Amino acid sequence: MSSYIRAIRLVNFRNYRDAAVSLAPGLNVVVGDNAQGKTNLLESLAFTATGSSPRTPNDSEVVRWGAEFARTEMRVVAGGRERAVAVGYAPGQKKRLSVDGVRRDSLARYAAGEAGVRVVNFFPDDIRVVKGAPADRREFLDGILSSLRPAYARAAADYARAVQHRNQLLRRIRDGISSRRTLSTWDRRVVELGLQLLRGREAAIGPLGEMFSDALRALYGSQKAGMRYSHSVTPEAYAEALREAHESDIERGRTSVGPHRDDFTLLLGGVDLTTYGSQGQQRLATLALKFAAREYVREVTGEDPVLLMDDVMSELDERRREYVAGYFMESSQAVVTTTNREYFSPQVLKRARVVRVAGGSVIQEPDQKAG
Ligand SMILES: Nc1ncnc2c1ncn2[C@@H]1O[C@H](COP(=O)(O)OP(=O)(O)OP(=O)(O)O)[C@@H](O)[C@H]1O
Repeated sequence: MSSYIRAIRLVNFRNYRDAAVSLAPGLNVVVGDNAQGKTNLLESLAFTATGSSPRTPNDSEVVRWGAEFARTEMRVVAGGRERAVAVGYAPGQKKRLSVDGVRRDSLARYAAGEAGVRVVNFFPDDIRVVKGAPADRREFLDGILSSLRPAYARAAADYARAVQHRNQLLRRIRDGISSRRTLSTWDRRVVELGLQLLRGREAAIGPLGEMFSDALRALYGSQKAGMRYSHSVTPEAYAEALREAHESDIERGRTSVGPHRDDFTLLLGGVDLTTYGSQGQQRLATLALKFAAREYVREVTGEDPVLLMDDVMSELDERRREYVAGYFMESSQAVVTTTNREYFSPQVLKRARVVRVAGGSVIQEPDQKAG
């Protein structure tokens, strides 16, 4: 059986002072009115599993207002045994990650599975992956690859830094402060790291596109969907293109080719969903992308990641809600928030764990399922 989260404790996390939640394998439904802490609870599960919030790059936002630190503790069942993982954060200090009481120093390694469980999140705002800018799509792709390989996460971070350095140098050359002497050194560094990203993305895009197509067909209908990577430059032409771009890059003060300028297109029936998709199609495509991410993680690791799904039911019609509820029940573990428990049928609720959230407090409902 794949790993799952058995329980989490939140101390000074967002609007939770000190709360504990116990979760079951299969479907967990988090019910509550608006602004009670449902999304915060999902965020805390991702924060503890990966060491970072999927909602903000600024860790101090998760610390409860007026508190000096935030801490989350999670019990994960992985490979038949239980492990205790914890994340602690106090503004101004290094984040503390631990597994079974032992400190972990590498966030990239922690995020790529040291906690014993991987997660795939869906937040309503994720529609920007379909609708938004190329950077949103690159972040989605890089997020999946980083969760699978710490080496990819490190290459992505090093690449971003190398491009920043190169851009600084380009501006200094333009302003007559630096000579061109070191530009080729930075070109080599940028290409070496950029190729790692291109190769990682290229290997993923094929299978991910197939999975996206299958997921969208199940959610939307029979039209063929697809995913196409658009290069600003191919790996073969990369080094040469960067050299050729020297003059214009110096003029603009930024690096014009490389994986930080790439994108991927999402197609439905041959039409670009970013430009022409209806709101409903874009929403379903966002969900299909998340389902594809889950399949891909499962294929690569052999383990089903935990699905953390925020308010996914409210946008769906009844037929699709039924399909999605079935999908969650079949997964190793899904935690799904809703303001309205009636989005789930009584039969589904009978087989689910229901957790009620009100004002940063948690009320566990007794399980209805036998045993
Ligand atoms: N750092 C923080 N400290 C204290 N409270 C916070 C912090 N960050 C957010 N909150 C508050 O937590 C409350 C609950 O937020 P959350 O997003 O979890 O609501 P929700 O139950 O998902 O609601 P909705 O159904 O409206 O999406 C909000 O009122 C928000 O202002």
